Amino acid sequence: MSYSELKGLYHLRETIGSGGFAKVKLAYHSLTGEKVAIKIMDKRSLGEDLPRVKTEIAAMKELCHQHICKLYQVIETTDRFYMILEYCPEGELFDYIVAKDRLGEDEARIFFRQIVAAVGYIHNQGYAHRDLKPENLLLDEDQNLKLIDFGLCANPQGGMEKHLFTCCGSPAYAAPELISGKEYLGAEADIWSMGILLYALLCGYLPFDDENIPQLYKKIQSGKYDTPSWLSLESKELIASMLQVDPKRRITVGHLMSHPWLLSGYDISVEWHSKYSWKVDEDCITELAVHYGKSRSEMEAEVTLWNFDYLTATYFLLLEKKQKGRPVRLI
Ligand SMILES: CN(C)C[C@H]1CC[C@H](N2C(=O)N(C)Cc3cnc4ccc(-c5cc(Cl)c(O)c(Cl)c5)nc4c32)CC1
Repeated sequence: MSYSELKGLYHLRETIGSGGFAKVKLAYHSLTGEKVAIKIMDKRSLGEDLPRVKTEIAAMKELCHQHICKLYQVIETTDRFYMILEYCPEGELFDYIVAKDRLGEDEARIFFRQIVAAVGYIHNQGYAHRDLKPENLLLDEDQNLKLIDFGLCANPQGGMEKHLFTCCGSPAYAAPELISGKEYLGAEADIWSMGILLYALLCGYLPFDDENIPQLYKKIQSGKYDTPSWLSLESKELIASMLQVDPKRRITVGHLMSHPWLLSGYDISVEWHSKYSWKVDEDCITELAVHYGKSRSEMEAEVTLWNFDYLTATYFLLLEKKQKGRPVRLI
């Protein structure tokens, strides 16, 4: 494959994964040398999944947070979509849990605080993810979690109709109201999935599981699950507050942030605000202005268009370099 649209902008390397209708390749951003992940989708093979891609791109342009995989650039051609994304070298949280069998409460708490921060931010922005599961949480080089795959997310303000469950991912994380096809609130369904997630982190297996899907649905709708002996009383209470069959009795992400189990050892509630500000970084603007031979005010005006073009990618990757203590320099 030529991928000629990327020539000169990114140096393509090996395929690092594939997710359904997409191929994900490692690449280097040519102006900063920083690694990126490029999600490549062929329009012809997308078929009815095309709206999912547009949903994901639109959502990721709005969502800018330290625990959400950063979208740097979008390239659309007649045949393909390319999404240039933040690289997460340590792969999926799912594989991390499998490798360790299950996590201790302290380690699970570190991860769960990050998940609550990401979901709190998304809900505050008026979105719901609707496909929260360990396969959609990646680890960066500092073992921080990055949420991915916004193809099923809803933006209720955008008038997204009730989502038919059948086209979603794994049913094991789906809330009872989603399964029974009732009208539901995405935010409430996300809290249920987070309950399943926390259970999986602490136990290493799922609270509701069955090869037979109708059987699985019955178990989910019963809301009955076993709690192994190693779970502390507080973690059992927290999981129970999320795995409430009645969505109106379910804890909200706001209350999650100051739940005793999440506070233990921290004494500060979850810091969910984005560390990114839409105010541009002066050093990055200066370096860009020098490189492109423009005035700083011209450069700032162009960057703040946030076109998610090569300039947007270069700005964010320069900012990454600065935040990692590397020189704010373009090659
Ligand atoms: C099974 N899944 C639903 C897809 C799988 C695809 C490969 C990916 N990956 C890997 O599997 N590594 C082993 C390396 C890796 C490194 N950095 C990545 C950065 C971003 C993404 C990514 C992938 C998709 Cl499908 C997205 O929608 C978004 Cl927003 C982001 N995937 C990455 C990724 C993990 C997930």
